[in-house]
Amino acid sequence: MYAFYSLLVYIFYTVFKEEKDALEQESEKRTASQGQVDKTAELADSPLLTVMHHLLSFLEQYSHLHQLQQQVEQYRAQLKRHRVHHHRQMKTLRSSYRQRLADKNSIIYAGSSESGGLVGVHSLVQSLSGLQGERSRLRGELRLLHSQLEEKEQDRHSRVLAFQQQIDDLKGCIEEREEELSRLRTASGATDSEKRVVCLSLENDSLKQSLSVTQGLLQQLSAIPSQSSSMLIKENESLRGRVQQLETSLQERELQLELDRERVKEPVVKYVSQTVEVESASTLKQLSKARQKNDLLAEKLSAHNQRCKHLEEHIRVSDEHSCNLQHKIAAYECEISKLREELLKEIGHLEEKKEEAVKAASSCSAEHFQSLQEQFFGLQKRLTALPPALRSMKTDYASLRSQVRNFSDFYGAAISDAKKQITAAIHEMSKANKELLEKYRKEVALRRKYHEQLVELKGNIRVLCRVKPVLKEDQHEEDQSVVVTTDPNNESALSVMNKGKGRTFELDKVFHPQATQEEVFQEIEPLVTSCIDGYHVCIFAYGQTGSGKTYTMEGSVENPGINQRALKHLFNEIEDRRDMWTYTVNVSSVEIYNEVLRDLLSKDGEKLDIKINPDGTGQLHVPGLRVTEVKGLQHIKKILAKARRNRITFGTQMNQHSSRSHALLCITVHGTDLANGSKTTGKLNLVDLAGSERVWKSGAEGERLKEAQNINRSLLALGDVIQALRGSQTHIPFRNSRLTYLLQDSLGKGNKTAMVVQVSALESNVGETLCSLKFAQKVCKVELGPAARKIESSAGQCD
Ligand SMILES: Nc1ncnc2c1ncn2[C@@H]1O[C@H](COP(=O)(O)OP(=O)(O)OP(=O)(O)O)[C@@H](O)[C@H]1O
Repeated sequence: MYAFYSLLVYIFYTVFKEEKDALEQESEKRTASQGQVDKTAELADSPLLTVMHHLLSFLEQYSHLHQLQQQVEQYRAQLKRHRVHHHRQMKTLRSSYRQRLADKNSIIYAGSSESGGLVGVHSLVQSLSGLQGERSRLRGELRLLHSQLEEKEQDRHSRVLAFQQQIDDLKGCIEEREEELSRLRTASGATDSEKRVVCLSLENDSLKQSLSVTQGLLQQLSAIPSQSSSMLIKENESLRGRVQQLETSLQERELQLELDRERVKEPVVKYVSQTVEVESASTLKQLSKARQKNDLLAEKLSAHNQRCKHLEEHIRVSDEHSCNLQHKIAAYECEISKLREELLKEIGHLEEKKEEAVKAASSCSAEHFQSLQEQFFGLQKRLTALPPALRSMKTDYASLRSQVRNFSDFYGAAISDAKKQITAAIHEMSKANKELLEKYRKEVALRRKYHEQLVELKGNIRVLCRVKPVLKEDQHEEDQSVVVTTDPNNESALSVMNKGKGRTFELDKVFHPQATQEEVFQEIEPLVTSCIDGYHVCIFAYGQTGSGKTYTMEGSVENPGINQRALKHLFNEIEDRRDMWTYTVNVSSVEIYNEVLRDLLSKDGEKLDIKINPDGTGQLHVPGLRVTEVKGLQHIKKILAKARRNRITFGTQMNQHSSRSHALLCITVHGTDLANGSKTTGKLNLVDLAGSERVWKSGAEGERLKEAQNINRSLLALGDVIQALRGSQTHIPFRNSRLTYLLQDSLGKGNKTAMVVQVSALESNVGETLCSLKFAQKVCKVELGPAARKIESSAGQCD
C-alpha cells in the first residue's frame, strides 16, 4: 500500500515538476527574446503557479515524510521479527526445560521403582552431568542472545537519533512553509489560491499532529524493546538461578534415591537403612522445596506470557494508529487527485482557449492575406495601366511646356485685346446706362404725375369709413340689432337704419366689418408715398369712443395699424429710391389732452406750446418737442411702443383714460435728389382723435364734463376748419384749437388729407354713428384743390 502511495506521489511530483520547469523555461525564453515580462512570465507569477509551487514543495515534504514512515515501518517490522524470534527462543527454552525436567522426574521415578539403589543414583549422576553440559550450552546461547540484543539496541538507538534529526529538519521546513504561506496570504487577497493555501496549511497542521503522534509512538516503540530486553536479561538471570537451584535439588534427589534403594535391601543392611531413613526425610524436604520452586517458575512463566500478550496488544494499537494514518494519507491523496483534476481541467480550458485564439488569428490572417492579395492584384493592374497614361502625360507635359514658352506673348496679346473689348463694352454700357437712367427719370416723373393725378382724381381729401365688427364685449344688452350695413356691390355706400328709416351715405370708400388692417392701409398707401415726394399729408381717425380708432391707427403688436405700416412703407420706398435719392425720416409724437400738448417721446411728458418758426418760413414750430431720426423697422417699433406706453402712463398719472386725448404721430421726410441736389420735405400727420360723444348722453360731470367739452370743442374746431375749407373761405380758423393749429400745415389747401370714420354697427350707437357719418359727408364735400409739392431746388428756389 505504501509502495502504491509513494509511487502515486512520485508520479505527481514528477508531472508537476516537469510542467513547472517547462513553464519556467518558456517564461525565461520569452523574457530573453522580448526583453520584457510577457504573458507567460505573468502566468509564472500567477496564483495558480504559486499554488502549484507550494503543492510541489508540499509533495516533496510528503515524500520525505513517507520515506521516514517507511523507515519506521521497516524498523517496526524488524522489531516484530526480533520479538517473534525471542518469543520462539523463549518457547523452545521453556519446552526444553519442561522436557528435561519431565525426563529427570521420570528417570528418578523409574530409578526408584525399577532399578533401585546405586544403579539409579549412578544414572542420576550421569543425567546430572548431561544437564550440566546442557546448562553450559544454554548459557552460551544466552550470552550470544544478549550480545545480539545489545548490538540491536545500539543500532536502534542510532537510528532513533537519525530519525529524530530528520524530524527536526522536517519541522524547520514546515515552519518555513508556514511563514511563506502567511506572506503569500497577505500579498494576494482572498482568492481561490489563498483558500487552497489555507487548506494546505490546515493539512500541514494535521500532518504535524500526526507526526507528533508518530513521534510519541516511536518513543513508545523505542521504550518497548529496551524494557523487553531488560526483562529478558532479568528473566535469564532468574532462569540461571533456577537452573542452579534445580541442580542442587537434583543432587539432593539423587541422594534421596540412593537412600531409598538402601532401604529396600536385606536386614544386614538394616543399620544402613536407618541411616538412610534419616537422610530420606531431608531429601523429601528438599523435594518439596523443589516443587515449590517449580510452581513459582510456572507462575513467572504465566506472568511472562501475560506480558507478551500486553506487548501484542500494544502492537495492535500501534497498527490501528498506522492504519488511521494510512486513511489520512488516502484522503490527502484523494484531495491531491482532485486538485490534479482541477488543474488538468484548467489546463484543458486554457488549451481550448489557445486553440480558439490560434484559429481566430489564422482565419483573420487568411482574410488579411486575401485582402492584401486583392490589393496587390489591383496595384498590379494599375501598374500595367500606368505606362500608357504616363506616356500621354509626358506628351501633354511637352505640349504644355511649349505652350508655356509661348504663353507670355499670347498672354500680352490677349490682355490688350481684352482691354480694348472691355473699354468698348464700358463705353457702350455707360452710354446705355445714361439712356436707361434718363428713361427711368422720365418714368419716375411720369409715375409721380400719374400718381398725383390719381390722388387728385380720388380727391385730395379722402373720406373712408370702417365699420367695427360686433365683438362679444360690445353686446352689453341682449338682442342688440345691427343697423349699419355695407353694400358688397358698392364700395362707397353705407346704410344705417334708424327708427325704421334707412339712410344711405356715400363716401370715398367703405370698409365692411371683416376688412383687414392691410386692406385699410392699401387705401392709404398712395398718400403715404406722396409724403416721400414732398407733400404734406394728414390722416386722422374719427369716431365715437370704442369704435376702433386706436385699433385702426396703432393696431396691436401682432396686427399693426396705419402708423407702423406707413413707416414701414416709407422705408421700403426709400430703399427702392436709394440710387437716386437719399432720405432722412424724423418722428415726433404728441398728445393733446384738455387743450394741453405733451411730448409722448420724452420721459417726463412736459407740456409744450405751438409757435411760429422764427426762421420766417411761417411754418409751425413746437419748441422742446423731441424729434427722433428713425433708422429702421425695429427702431420704428421701439418708438411707437414708447409713445403708446407714455400715453397710458400720463393717462394713469392724471387719472384719465387715454381715449380722452388726441394722439399725433408726426413724420417728417427730408429727401435729396442725388442727380440734381434738389431737396423735398414731406410731412405725414397720423392722428388718433379722442372719442366724439355727446356730453348729455355720457352723463359726465366735473372733470369728465370738462374733458368731454374740450374734446367736443376741438372736434368742433376741426369741423369749422373743414367747413371753411369746404366753403373755400379766405380765413380758415386753424387757431381755434390746439388740434387744428397743429394740423394746420397738413390739413389746409394744397395738402392731402384722409379721414377714417370709425362707426359701430350696433343699434345702441346709431345716434353717434349718424353724427359721425354726417360729419364725414361734410368732409367729403371739401375741395382742397391740387396738392402742392414742397420741393426746393439746389439753388434754393421753392416750386
Ligand atoms: N376692426 C376691428 N377688429 C377687431 N377688433 C376691433 C376692431 N376695431 C376695434 N376693435 C376692438 O375694439 C376695442 C375698442 O377699440 P379702440 O380702442 O380702437 O377704440 P377707440 O375708438 O380708439 O376708443 P377710444 O376713443 O376710447 O380710444 C378694442 O379692444 C379693439 O381691439
